[in-house]
Amino acid sequence: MSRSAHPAGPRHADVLPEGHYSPPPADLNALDPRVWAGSVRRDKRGVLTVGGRDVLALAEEFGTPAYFLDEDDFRARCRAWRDAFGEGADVYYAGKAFLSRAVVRWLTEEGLNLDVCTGGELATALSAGMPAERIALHGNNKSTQELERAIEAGVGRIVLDSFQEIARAAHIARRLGRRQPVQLRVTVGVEAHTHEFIATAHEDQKFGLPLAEGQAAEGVRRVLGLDSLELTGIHSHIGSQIFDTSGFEVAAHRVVGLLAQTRDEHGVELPEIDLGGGLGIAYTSADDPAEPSAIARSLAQIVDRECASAGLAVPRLSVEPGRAVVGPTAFTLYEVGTLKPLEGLRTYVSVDGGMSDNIRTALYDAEYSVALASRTSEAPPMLSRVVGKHCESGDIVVRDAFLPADLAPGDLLAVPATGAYCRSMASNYNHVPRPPVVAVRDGEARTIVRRETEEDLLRLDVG
Ligand SMILES: Cc1ncc(COP(=O)(O)O)c(C=O)c1O
Ligand SMILES: N[C@@H](CCCC[NH3+])C(=O)O
Repeated sequence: MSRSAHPAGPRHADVLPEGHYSPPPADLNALDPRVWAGSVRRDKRGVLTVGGRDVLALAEEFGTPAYFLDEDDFRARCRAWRDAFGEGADVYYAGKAFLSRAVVRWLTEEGLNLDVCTGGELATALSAGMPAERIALHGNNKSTQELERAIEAGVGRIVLDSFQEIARAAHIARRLGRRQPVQLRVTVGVEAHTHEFIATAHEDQKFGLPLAEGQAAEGVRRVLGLDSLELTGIHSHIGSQIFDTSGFEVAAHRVVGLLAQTRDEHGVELPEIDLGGGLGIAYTSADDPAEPSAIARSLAQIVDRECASAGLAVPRLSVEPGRAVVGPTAFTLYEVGTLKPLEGLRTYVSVDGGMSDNIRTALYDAEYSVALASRTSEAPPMLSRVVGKHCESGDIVVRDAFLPADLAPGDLLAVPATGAYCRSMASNYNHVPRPPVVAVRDGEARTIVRRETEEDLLRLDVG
């Protein structure tokens, strides 16, 4: 790696242009444990390590950009969620956050169930040996083939999303001679305090049957009238990257209201309720997420209270965390390329990846942290924007962050909390092969999703 000098960019002390950023931290080399995976440290030389392996050696062996996932941290988070909810509830990991066969094996071993939302996720789960009864199938537009494969495989739960889907699933289950357990996804009308694109329970969007218009109650009536479907409960998912439980409180109140209405109208007490996922993580030191145990306690209290006031037996609760399990377990390692100081503004720090490995900043204005990983530095803080190599000015990985002013091409940068919705939403924009995911544990690193190659890309181009 080269260490060539470059003109220093604008520094904190010189100028602070407008932007959404906190003042520079007292120590640029410090690692906030809320933002970094459990085993991440600096070694004696100041080099970042994960699972006992340092990033210089990891970059040498696996290249950059690459996602490095702390396997012990992933497993510990699975256990924390499972133990927090205990025997009386089920935790379904939301595979959309990040799914691979290794992940499925870890989930199976650590006692979590799995939420999948496409045929591809279902195939991955089944091929890695997740028992079908521990799988729930989601989606607002499941194809006939996806429903067939799920019912044939014997998935434990299908979450139905529309009147047409109720009819389609019933028809397929009947044809296959099955009685398929299903939940009904309802929209409870909650405005979750999160980005518009990741809020899912307000009325004007595509998911679920609205409670307000009586569509949810009509859905219940229809499913109860179908022999090939067994209605086990009601599902609500209010959005993602949420920090307070007040939205869940409103959701639980309204879902329990539907259970009471179902009992009153049909004489049926549905045995399950699912409050979805959506619990937030710390992307920067400004975020302060709750622990799974506090969330579990709070959700259980809410459901108990609502059921007591409706005179219902407490149903079995399930939740579907994705981000909160995998998000903090991985960081992306990049190599610094060009540095471009813009006087009075900031220094643009280009890295060897970008929006193809992390679309979240461009899509949701997401905030990330970043640290110089290949060494420490005592240089003053330099206001920086970490950008990718793609042909878009919105190709930003970290909008505003302070990096040491002696940053140079060849340095390695690590962006923490990229375990969720980064590799799973990665693209080949500009024909960039997608980076690998490498699991690190006890001093050993192994590829769980290999790096794409140009040959992989060309193989699909058959014209
Ligand atoms: C139905 C459902 N369950 C669970 C999740 C997981 O959400 P998160 O990763 O925010 O926990 C999602 C995505 O938001 C979802 O749509
Ligand atoms: N993909 C989104 C979350 C939405 C999850 C799917 N319901 C994110 O990166 O934050």
